[in-house]
Amino acid sequence: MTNSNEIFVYNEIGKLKSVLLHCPGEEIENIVPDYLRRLLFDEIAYLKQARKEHNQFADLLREEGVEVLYLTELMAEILENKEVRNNFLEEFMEEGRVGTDGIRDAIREFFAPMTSLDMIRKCISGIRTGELSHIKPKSLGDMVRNPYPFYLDPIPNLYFQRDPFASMGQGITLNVMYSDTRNRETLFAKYLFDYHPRFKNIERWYNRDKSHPIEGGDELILSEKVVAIGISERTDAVAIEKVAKNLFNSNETFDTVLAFDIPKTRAYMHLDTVFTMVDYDKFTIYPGIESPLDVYSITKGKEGLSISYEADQLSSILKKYLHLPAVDLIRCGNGDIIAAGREQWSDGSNTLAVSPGKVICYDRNYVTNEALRKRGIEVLEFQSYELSRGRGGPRCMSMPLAREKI
Ligand SMILES: NC(=O)NCCC[C@H](N)C(=O)O
Repeated sequence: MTNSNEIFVYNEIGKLKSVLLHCPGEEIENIVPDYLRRLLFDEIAYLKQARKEHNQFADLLREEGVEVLYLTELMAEILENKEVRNNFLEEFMEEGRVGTDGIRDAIREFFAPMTSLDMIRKCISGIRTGELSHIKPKSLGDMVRNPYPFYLDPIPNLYFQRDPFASMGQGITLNVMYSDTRNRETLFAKYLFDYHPRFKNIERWYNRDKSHPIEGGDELILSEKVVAIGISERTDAVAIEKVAKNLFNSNETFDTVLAFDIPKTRAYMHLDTVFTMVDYDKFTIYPGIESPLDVYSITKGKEGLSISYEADQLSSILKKYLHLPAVDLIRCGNGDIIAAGREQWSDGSNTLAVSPGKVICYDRNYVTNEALRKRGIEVLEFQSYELSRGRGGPRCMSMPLAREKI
């Protein structure tokens, strides 16, 4: 059943076959101090080094036999169709809040001679006001002075491909993002799944027209039966219930959603910043979320969903639902309170498994990486000076499209 034309993800650790990435581009050079926090960055990143690191990441994946696809290339293929290209641009401007007729016309003209690939890259990088010189004023908004430096905002978080949509079984959740700055990212996913021949007819367990946010970093596929979803700063309980209902009413194998109620703070914005699966029975965890950690199990009830509070320790809950005799929780920073805080901040718990017991990690989190190795996990590392400034790690930067079943 592992047909490379489909979404096929039934676990977190099975041999990774195909993954979607976005290598950071000029959008990173449109992050300015005044808008840093709104753009969900903590610092200004150095693009050249960030791209070098991202290429190391992609090379590691290829060396593991993973097919690496780039969002920009898939989108460029879609935009070769003129009608789709026009519709995309209109929707993109609408959602990018380009409200005035004069600027809209100027943007249409600006993009007209561009190749599809250049156009999509520019949509991501944003348009500075200095780049459009011939705006014919057509409405009040075209005439008033506006010191804001962009006609179209950059989308600098797009290299965190984990979040705007998430593969689940043979379908996806097409997500609603918590923050305004990331919502246009889901428009790319919408076009990808509406128009790319490789992804036709993929089921959607959630859609971007909904009102409650859910982000892919909160969605973990623990087994072909069990999905874990974080109730977090970014993901609302209402969205989790909708995903659960849709999954249970489909032909999918999943029968349980475990909802992990994690602290609502920037440092732990998604479940995968504090908890990832690295082997059949091994997990990374940031000790700061362990107690108390409220976990709710959601299953199919006689009428609607059946929801229960799981009154046990996390390790017992995982043993019970994954049918394991024991589980090993490997603590970020090897459990040292200072190292754990420092390394979680730079995504020490955010591992990407390429096969059972083999993960990709940032090199800077050496205490956690050593702890993983001591527990028998093979750790592949790459540089992480700049990519980590966006507050996401290897799992956040990758969206698996297909994994082997385990
Ligand atoms: N799955 C993840 O944890 N993704 C990291 C997203 C980082 C990004 N700067 C954000 O705040 O959304």
